[in-house]
Amino acid sequence: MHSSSKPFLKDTTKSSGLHAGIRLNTSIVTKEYLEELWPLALKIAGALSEGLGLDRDYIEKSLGEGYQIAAFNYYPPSPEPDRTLGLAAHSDHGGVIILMENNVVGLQVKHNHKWVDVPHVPSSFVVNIGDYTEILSDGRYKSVEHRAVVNAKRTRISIGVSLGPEMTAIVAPAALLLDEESEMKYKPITYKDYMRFQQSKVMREGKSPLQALMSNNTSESV
Ligand SMILES: O=C(O)CCC(=O)C(=O)O
Ligand SMILES: [Fe+2]
Repeated sequence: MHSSSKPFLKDTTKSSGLHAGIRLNTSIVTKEYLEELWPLALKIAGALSEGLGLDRDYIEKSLGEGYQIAAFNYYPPSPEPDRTLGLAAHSDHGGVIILMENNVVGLQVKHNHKWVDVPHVPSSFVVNIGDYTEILSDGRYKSVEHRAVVNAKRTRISIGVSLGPEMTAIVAPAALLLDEESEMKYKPITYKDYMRFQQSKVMREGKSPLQALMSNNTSESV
């Protein structure tokens, strides 16, 4: 168990203005939840490392102290779900994101240029790959572009917990996966700077923050 993880709560129910008067009492339950999820996320990271032909603990070691971020999403019902978006298209900046939702569907992933509903499987998590894993794997794994839609009748709640590296970690493709430095698809950046860039107020569509890091990108760079 990783006892020194540093949970950082990003409670989007507070900032989104989507609700009035709801405050989650997050402190104790969240801490326990994050502590439980850390080893699970590491197990998944281990499988991802092995899938790349790297040592099982490669991604884990790359995280340093590591960083967990929890995002609480609250989507009230909308009488016009087709004209209301819950959460705009994006990919997550972390490595492995473990998502829990109440029994209401709403997550969609981009597949072959189309939005596909992710069905709700009771008593299960959805696990998404984030940008950190895409970059570390030099593009062998792709972070998933996703968004959330709202429901006409029911409130939807989701909690996403991201496993990422410590803020000062350099996010870059694993050297062992590269033949030559010049073949790197992504420019190295600290995790903190990447997060800041991704979360900045400028409207960024889908995976455009990640694309800005790509060495062959000429339109926008970080
Ligand atoms: O509500 C969902 O299913 C998605 C949430 C999400 O993508 C996020 O918090 O980054
Ligand atoms: Fe997300």
